[in-house]
Amino acid sequence: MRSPSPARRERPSIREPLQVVVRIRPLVGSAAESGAWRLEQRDGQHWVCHQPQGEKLERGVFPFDQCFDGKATNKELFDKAAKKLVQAAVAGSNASILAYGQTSSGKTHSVLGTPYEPGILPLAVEEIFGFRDDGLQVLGKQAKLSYFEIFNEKVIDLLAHGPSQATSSLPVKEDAGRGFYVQGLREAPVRSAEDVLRLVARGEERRRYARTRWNDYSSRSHAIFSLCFEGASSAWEATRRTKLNIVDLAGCENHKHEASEDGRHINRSLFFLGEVISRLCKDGRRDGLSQRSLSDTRRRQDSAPNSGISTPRHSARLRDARTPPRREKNADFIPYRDSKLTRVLRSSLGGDALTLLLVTVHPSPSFAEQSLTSLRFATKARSVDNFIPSGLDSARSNEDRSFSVCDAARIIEGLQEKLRRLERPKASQPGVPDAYRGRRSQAQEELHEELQKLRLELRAKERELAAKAQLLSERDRQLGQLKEQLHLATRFEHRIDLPSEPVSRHEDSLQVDAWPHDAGRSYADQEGDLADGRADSHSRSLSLVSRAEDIPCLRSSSFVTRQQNLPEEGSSVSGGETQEELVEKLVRLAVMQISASKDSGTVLPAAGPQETSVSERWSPEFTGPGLSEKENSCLPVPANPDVLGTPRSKQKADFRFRRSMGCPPGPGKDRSGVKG
Ligand SMILES: Nc1ncnc2c1ncn2[C@@H]1O[C@H](COP(=O)(O)OP(=O)(O)OP(=O)(O)O)[C@@H](O)[C@H]1O
Repeated sequence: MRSPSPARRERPSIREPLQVVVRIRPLVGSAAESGAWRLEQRDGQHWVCHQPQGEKLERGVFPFDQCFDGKATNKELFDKAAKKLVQAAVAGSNASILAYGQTSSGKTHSVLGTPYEPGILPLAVEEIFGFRDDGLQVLGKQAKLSYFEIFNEKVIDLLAHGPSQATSSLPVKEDAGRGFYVQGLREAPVRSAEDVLRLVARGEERRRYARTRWNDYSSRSHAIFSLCFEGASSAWEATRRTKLNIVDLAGCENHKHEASEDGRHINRSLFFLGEVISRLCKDGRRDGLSQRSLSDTRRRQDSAPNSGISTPRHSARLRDARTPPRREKNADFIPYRDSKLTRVLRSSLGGDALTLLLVTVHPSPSFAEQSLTSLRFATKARSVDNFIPSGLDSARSNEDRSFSVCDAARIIEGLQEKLRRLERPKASQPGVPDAYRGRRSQAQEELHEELQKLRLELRAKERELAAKAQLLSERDRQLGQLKEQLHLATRFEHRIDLPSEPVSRHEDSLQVDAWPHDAGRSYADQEGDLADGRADSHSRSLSLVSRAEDIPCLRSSSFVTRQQNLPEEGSSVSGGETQEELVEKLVRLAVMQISASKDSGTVLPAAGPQETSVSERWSPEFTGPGLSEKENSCLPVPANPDVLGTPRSKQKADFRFRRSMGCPPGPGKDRSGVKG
């Protein structure tokens, strides 16, 4: 007789209660000042709830499997509570991790985490694929990902192609083989952690979050992440699909009058979830047996001789459930059909999946009522049993066992590879991609815009700066030209007026006073100053230079610069002249140039690259009261070439003209010592 196909072979189940862990989020900011609720472990599985003031809460002892306080990290939570379910899912069981709690209590933080502290989902993906592109293939498995949300009682595919599919509601159907399933849901094949997290990030962008009074990023929908594994090479596994579900439930909002429409839908679906749990946990049974008869069964089995079963701690509870529960017959008693959430979670609640219920609690006293509701819900859920198909060994034929050896070999190979990768330096491992883009996208958008704005401002400032720098260099150039002009003009004047014999300080001052600029002070005053030593030679030099202002071509800011650049009193320039001597030369040359300009109608040439440089003009040759040959060559050439050879009568006329204008004697004056 032909044996039934492995797929159809009915396997016994083992009873597995829901694992319930509680996580209390930390309080931050001003909320921390008002104190926090605290859970203190009393014994193995009981926690005592303390109010912020420290006193115990009446009827505040709750049984949980584990409890995590505000200091616990996501990694710790994953390692201690969720990891074994993930491993079981890869090994061939259905597994579900549900995050339940009031709004802002840290469900999404625990499931998705942050880029700095990955949550259960990215850690599970990392665990499954082990940083290897072909991690699952090594185990002979393929994986498919679906990600959807239930928003206002509509099932929306978060991975759907195209905008119309992304918004249309999908129906939840039921058939005998698959149970409840979402029709038309996209199942994307994934080969690596990177694939999965990229798709999750895309789904997160579509998922609905909104700012509420309690949370800036409050989930407005229940999000269900589902990774389906299919055996590839084993005849037994080929017919078996197992699923890992990770569910981030929306937070209940107990402020009914403030709740929005989606808030009301959230509360409604959570109410039905509570109803299902309540029905499932009634007497801890849903298969027709009372709690008492279950205990009796246990006792009978425990005392039965030759039971032949080794006993891990919880196996006593599991052994009595070797008979498959009569689910179909009793399913009517459980109101799964009342909401889409309870339909899609059917296998996790009293079904065939290993289930972990993570209950998150906000420890602020202002959330006390909701916290207590959550803790009571957790207590109730803990007495719900699921029924897991029992281990492969008892279910398989000899033929299947040979596959089991192959499986074991593949698993070992996979684990060895994973070990090798972990032993390699961290730098060579690709980082876990950012799965939180959707959730944080709004904040990132704002930062991005801010950055763009700052960049534009920076560019405008750079342009402004460049324009100013250009203007400055143009001004520098003009200043240089004016300096050159001043330099040239003053030497020209010097050539005319310097006496052949050394000039006394007195004579010098007289000559100074001949300038109209000193109209405010009498000669006698100035002479007196000099005789009394009240005006030192340096201030006299400055006074001389200031006369240059009276020369129109020198009346510019370059004059000031010139003054500032004057050498210190008594110091000599490169040619060995004192500053005083140089200043005298400057002024005289300027006057001489003016008179030459008047005579010839020429204008002073602008300093240019073809002209003698300033340093050249202050050369050691320029030591005497007269001008050197070189100096002569630097003087501007008058338009009339006969100007230096002017007849005596013309020179006299010039001389008279200068006198009448109050200028020092012109080039025709013989005592200048300059040859005409
Ligand atoms: N364990 C924790 N450590 C640090 N911060 C936390 C923790 N739990 C929650 N938070 C912070 O609290 C805020 C609310 O958390 P989260 O959004 O996860 O709450 P939620 O329960 O998902 O709320 P909702 O149901 O409204 O979506 C977030 O800013 C989150 O970063």
